[in-house]
Amino acid sequence: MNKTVEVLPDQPTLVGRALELILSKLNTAIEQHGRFTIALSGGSTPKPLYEAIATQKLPWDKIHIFWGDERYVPPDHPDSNELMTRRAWLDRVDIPAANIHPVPTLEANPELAAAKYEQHLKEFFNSSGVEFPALDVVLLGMGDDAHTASLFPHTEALKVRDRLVTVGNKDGNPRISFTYPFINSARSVIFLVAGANKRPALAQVFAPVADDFTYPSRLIQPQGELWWLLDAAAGLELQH
Ligand SMILES: O=C(O)[C@H](O)[C@@H](O)[C@H](O)[C@H](O)COP(=O)(O)O
Repeated sequence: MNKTVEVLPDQPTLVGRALELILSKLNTAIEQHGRFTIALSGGSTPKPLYEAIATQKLPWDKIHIFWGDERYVPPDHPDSNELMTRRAWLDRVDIPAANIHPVPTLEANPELAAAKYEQHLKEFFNSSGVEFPALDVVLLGMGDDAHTASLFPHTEALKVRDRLVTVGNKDGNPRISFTYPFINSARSVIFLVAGANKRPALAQVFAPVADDFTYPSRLIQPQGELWWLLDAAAGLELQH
């Protein structure tokens, strides 16, 4: 694993750096294999990044959008990560509808939604074997409890190693989430973390020893590149 930690002075520069990094990965992916696949996170931190990506002139027909996690709500629900992303980005660019791969949250139950999304991912990546398919980029946030995607502390989702997608749980509310082994199969994993409230969790995630099930972001150890992009408020104590 190739890990890079960058601390940017404030959120606008953090967003600018994240945009630069994602565009670099996008260009490399399209040069090397003709398309770019990215899984997005929800929450508030990435929204300005999505708005910035929407201003770029890109080969949208070669770009495929997935979500690393989603709340088990309809796509028009205010809590939907898909809705936030469409409003901030996807509705503003000429990306083919077929290139947007939302979590099927209208399925009858979260388990079925997770299974269907997994099946879709396997078909898209044409992977039927034991190998986990590799997205070019998985973009992640981190909660102040050190959760990432919808992998929350001390939940059953943290034990799932033989699936691409599972059901997460936040305070009794079901979520659909990539599993940590599937996240770890990505070519690049990029954490985007801002705010002083994330500092204690980051200290535990970066500690030489701490419990992975208490601080789930510790489980993200990709075979490929791991990038931590932090603003100074979050990353103050991690600056080398
Ligand atoms: O569905 C979600 O909410 C996200 O995927 C979640 O994992 C998010 O990234 C963190 O909770 C950080 O959220 P903020 O960026 O709002 O702090």
